[in-house]
Amino acid sequence: MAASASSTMLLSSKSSRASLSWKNQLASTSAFRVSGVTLPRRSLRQCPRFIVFSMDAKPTVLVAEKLGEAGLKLLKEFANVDCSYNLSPEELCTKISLCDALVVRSGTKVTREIFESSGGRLKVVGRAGVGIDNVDLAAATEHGCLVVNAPTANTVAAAEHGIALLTAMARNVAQADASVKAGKWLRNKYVGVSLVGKTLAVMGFGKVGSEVARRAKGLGMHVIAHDPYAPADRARAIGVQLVSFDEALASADFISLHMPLTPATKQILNDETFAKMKKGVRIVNVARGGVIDEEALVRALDAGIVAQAALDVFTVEPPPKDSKLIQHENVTATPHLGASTTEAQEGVAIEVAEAVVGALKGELSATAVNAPMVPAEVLLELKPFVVLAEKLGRLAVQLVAGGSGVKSVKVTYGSARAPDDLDTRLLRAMITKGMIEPISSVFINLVNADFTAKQRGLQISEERLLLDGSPESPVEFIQVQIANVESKFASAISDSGEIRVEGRVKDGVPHLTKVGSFEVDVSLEGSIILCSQVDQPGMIGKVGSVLGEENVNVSFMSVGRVAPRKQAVMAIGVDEQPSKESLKRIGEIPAIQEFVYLGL
Ligand SMILES: NC(=O)c1ccc[n+]([C@@H]2O[C@H](COP(=O)([O-])OP(=O)(O)OC[C@H]3O[C@@H](n4cnc5c(N)ncnc54)[C@H](O)[C@@H]3O)[C@@H](O)[C@H]2O)c1
Ligand SMILES: O=C(O)[C@H](O)COP(=O)(O)O
Repeated sequence: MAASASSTMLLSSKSSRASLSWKNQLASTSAFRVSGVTLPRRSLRQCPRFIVFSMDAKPTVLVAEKLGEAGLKLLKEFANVDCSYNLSPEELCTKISLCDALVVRSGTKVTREIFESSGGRLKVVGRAGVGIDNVDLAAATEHGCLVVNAPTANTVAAAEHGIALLTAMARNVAQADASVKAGKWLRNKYVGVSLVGKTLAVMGFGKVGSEVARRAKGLGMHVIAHDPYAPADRARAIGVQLVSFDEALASADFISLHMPLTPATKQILNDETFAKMKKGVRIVNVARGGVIDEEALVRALDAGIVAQAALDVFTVEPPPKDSKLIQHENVTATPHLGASTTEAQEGVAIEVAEAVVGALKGELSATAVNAPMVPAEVLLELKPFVVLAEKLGRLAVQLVAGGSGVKSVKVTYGSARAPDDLDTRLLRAMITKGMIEPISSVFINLVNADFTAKQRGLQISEERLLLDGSPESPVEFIQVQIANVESKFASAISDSGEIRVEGRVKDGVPHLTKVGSFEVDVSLEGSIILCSQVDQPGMIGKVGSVLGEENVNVSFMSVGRVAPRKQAVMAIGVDEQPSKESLKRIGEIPAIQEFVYLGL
């Protein structure tokens, strides 16, 4: 998953070298030209992580899929540009060893083999669009190759395509067009349904989802949205009510999908969830094919639960010709056209070309997906705290009750270091990463963390608590607080009313040391179950035996309590994910008042 790929990158000391000014790092060597600096004439393969061009040569950019003219022009001003479309994987592997940068859309799989075949010469992969699921990020990082994308330029195009599919589906435009062209005139068969006054549920209220909502309001639809992480005031501002997942399913006449494909959203529409929908619901998908169980959709269409579906994206693209889904008469399909407008393609072409040229020049990019930015020595010292920061972010956001919307986060660093000696940018970026990546298609690193947080209306304030003692360790503890939200685990709310988690690094391992007002101590290595109960004998045994029966290994257990036999929180670290059944059984233990499972 991208999240882990980019954290690997951020932690890898080899890639961290790329974070230093390339000029400075390479100034002491000689014979190749590196951003105007002379380097030793040794094999290019020996220094794959730097921007290295032979003295007189321009870099070479391979454009493997059609790119807008304005983008090509920008690339050509700086580099030799080879536009070679429809290359086979073998041809791409052969060509890549002669290229410094590669530009693709979603149709080219940028695999590990490609990075291996590049022999270290490939420095930048530019994705002219949002999704980078076609790029092997871990391999890119391992090979010191920067990946940049174009995250905003096709938002409107995707939203417009969603609306085009919605209206075309409601009025059978595609089917009626095909029948007229086949010489038929079926006015009774293609009676449609009206949109005005109907309820549209927008699932995923991010960039594309909110643009779809805005347009659907203009069509006179009643728009609701489900997005556990969207701020309610942003929804309110365009007259959209945020609702729970089940409420969205139960009340929608139309459902439009706009969430990223993540482990949590994979096949989120399936037999079970189709059964919760209004009979005759109509579904639009311009997000990713994998969010729907396509076989279940065929069953729901056959059963009349789903009256129609309009799909731009598929689990496998292109889908097999004989796919029952594609052939279904109530399905309208387009070949992943969401971003395919002249304007969007010019926009993404410029966005990606600027990022690729900037990266080849050694500049930082706000759309870098895997760029490390911290000097190696700082990174080495901060390494365990970086892991702690990301995990605290991940834990904190999972404690937020759906629909609350996170707006304000306060991070407190307890440190004996003078403020000037502690650069918290990376820690803050990792907290942001931990909070946003699991719920979004955005990839966070030091370059884009603040930008992304701001774009999402997430305010992160930092406070440093100057502690007495030895400044040897850069940080004693990190505390993350989320204000003005409800929690799905009430005991995580501190006395002052915020969700609060706090952690420390012990022997190089990050630990969770506080939840709400309760002191706990559990290593942040696997996943965590938090239970609240009145302190009493036997609780550890009861929970432990449920987990033991399922062979789930408990790595850590700790109980934080107000006082003996008073309110307590039990934190249990587990190496494996317990089944839903085991979690249910834990929740049914009579003394347990509430519990939550937090994946790390
Ligand atoms: N068809 C196309 O050509 C095309 C074009 C652009 C984008 N896309 C796809 O559209 C999707 C949305 O793109 P975006 O730019 O709006 O991304 P975004 O990150 O701005 O928005 C995604 C939203 O989904 C929400 N979300 C995450 N998990 C959720 C869940 N379980 N339930 C409900 N909401 C959840 C997030 O909070 C976020 O607000 C992505 O999958 C992207 O790849 C497709
Ligand atoms: O992720 C994206 O940006 C869209 O799915 C568009 O993909 P495309 O560039 O292949 O059209």
